[in-house]
Amino acid sequence: MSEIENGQGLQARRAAITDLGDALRLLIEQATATEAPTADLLRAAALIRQAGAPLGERARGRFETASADDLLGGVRLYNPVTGGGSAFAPPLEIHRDGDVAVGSCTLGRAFEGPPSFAHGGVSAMLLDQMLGYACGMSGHPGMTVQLDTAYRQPVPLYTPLRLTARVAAVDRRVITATGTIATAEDPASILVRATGTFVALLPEQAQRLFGPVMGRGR
Ligand SMILES: CCCCCCCCCCCCCC(=O)SCCNC(=O)CCNC(=O)[C@H](O)C(C)(C)COP(=O)(O)OP(=O)(O)OC[C@H]1O[C@@H](n2cnc3c(N)ncnc32)[C@H](O)[C@@H]1OP(=O)(O)O
Repeated sequence: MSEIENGQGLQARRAAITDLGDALRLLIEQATATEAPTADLLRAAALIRQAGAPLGERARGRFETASADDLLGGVRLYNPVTGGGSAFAPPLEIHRDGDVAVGSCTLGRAFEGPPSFAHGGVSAMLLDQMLGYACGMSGHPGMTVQLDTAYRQPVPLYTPLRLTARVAAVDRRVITATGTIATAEDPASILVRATGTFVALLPEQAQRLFGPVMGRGR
């Protein structure tokens, strides 16, 4: 294969993917916040199409994992919530603190719902990831089958956020996890709360859903 067969190449590629992700996130922020003249928008669109064309020349198919990812090791550079390579991801950073998963991120203009606040679907997306992480962290990974969110106060843009999640109960294959979003400055004031139900897959379910990917995965 390729330039990433040795570990050094892999690290360099992961760094480059994150660098490209940073550039794309900056571009999205600039593009969603801009009030530049219309001619500048058209010029930028042409330049961006030109810059992106070489990336499209070698693209992977639906069931092929990214060569820089490590699915079983939990490296997902294009995860839309946490992936450093994803233009779409805030990205949310998550770490473990005892039995609690703690996340942090700041949402820019692209995540806006009500003016100057985050879209409700974005809060649900962040919490789904947090709860899923807490399940995996506790040794009970599963897929989301239900996610209930209570929006208590709007989530402000351009404000460092603190998210938490923990597993509340495990009943055979069914895991219940809870989570919150607050600002980092005032973590006691909960803006959004979520309770999620996750189900541990049976081997045949995992095979049905992910067989085509794992067959070729790294
Ligand atoms: C450090 C560690 C890090 C880890 C990092 C990881 C990060 C990852 C973060 C990722 C985060 C993102 C995560 C994502 O975004 S996951 C993506 C979003 N989720 C999906 O696409 C899942 C779609 N659903 C399915 O495919 C099926 O439902 C599956 C295959 C999951 C289960 O198949 P099925 O539906 O046929 O179920 P079953 O017959 O096997 O039954 C199993 C059990 O489940 C109970 N049940 C079912 N539905 C519900 C419900 N609504 N409330 C309560 N319970 C429910 C059911 O009663 C039974 O219980 P029991 O009778 O056994 O007691």
